[in-house]
Amino acid sequence: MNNQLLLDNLRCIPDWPIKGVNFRDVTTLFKNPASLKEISDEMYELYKDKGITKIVGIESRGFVMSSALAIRLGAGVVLCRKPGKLPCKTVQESYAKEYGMDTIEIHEDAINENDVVLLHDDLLATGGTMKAACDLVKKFHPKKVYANFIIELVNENFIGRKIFDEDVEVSTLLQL
Ligand SMILES: O=P(O)(O)OC[C@H]1O[C@H](OP(=O)(O)OP(=O)(O)O)[C@H](O)[C@@H]1O
Ligand SMILES: Nc1ncnc2[nH]cnc12
Repeated sequence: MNNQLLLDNLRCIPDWPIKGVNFRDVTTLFKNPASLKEISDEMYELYKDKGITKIVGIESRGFVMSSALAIRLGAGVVLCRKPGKLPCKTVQESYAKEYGMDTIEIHEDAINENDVVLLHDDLLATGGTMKAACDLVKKFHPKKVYANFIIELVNENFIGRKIFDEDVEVSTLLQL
């Protein structure tokens, strides 16, 4: 069941950034100390026993909780960024999203075969972004891959969760 504190603090903006998109704005969850702590606590409970060594945060809203959780878990943080932002050699993936195309990349030395990786983003819509990120991370042959979102869109004909390979364990805090 969805947490009422999180529901109460989430802002939705109709028709942004384009007509027809009901934009879920997690910045209002982040600015409120109680909802920020609730997200951190729920994520910690989900992943405290999984042996996570790296958290891959998806640009840009995925960066926020990735760092907070990594500190609690004793894991490192890896930035998964839009093209041209990372200074060293990268590996890339391109993908289709709810509104347009995009590419993401990770430094080529960011993950190794001993890592247990948790990918995190604020929201799952079509799943295109996170599927591309999972495919990217799998190129590094980590021991295990988890994916987590604060919000999963399920009520606007989104089937994002079905896009992932079966070996990727997916969890979400809110289903809307
Ligand atoms: O499941 P999908 O259909 O792929 O959509 C989800 C992605 O879209 C949003 O990011 P956006 O591309 O707006 O980038 P931003 O976080 O840098 O603003 C969101 O933060 C996810 O990363
Ligand atoms: N509806 C939505 N709200 C917030 N971020 C999104 N990314 C893709 N779709 C989105």
